[in-house]
Amino acid sequence: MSTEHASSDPRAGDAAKYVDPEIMNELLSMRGSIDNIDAALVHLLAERFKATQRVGVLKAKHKLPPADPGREKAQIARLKRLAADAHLDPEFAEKFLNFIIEEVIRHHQALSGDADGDSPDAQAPFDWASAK
Ligand SMILES: O=C(O)C(=O)C[C@]1(C(=O)O)C=C[C@@H](O)C=C1
Repeated sequence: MSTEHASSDPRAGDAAKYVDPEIMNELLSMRGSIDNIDAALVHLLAERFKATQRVGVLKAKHKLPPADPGREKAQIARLKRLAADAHLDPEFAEKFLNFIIEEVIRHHQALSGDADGDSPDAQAPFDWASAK
């Protein structure tokens, strides 16, 4: 690929400055796949948070605790088995799930401030802007 192409391609990054054009083409193709996978991850996570938002509303409405350690233990064991089968580091899979669940619990806790869970706010999608 030409240098002028590299500078206009969002996949090129800094590598365009020091990578041979032939290798750059290969790198760009791989980065195209990475971009597609990252987009899929964002959409999957958005769907997961929509589902956990509904769980949070239900928990707040029925005064259930935000966290369920027994459920988490089973999820982590299952995910670690799946990770090992898929040749993904099981410890990484555990850290990743814990990171997500921690955020979900924060959302549940925010919702439980509205204990009856049936105000318009509790039904609305999580307000990321005012959450941090
Ligand atoms: O299943 C639940 O009870 C949830 O609240 C969802 C979830 C999760 O994100 O998977 C989050 C917190 C709980 O401790 C367990 C699981």
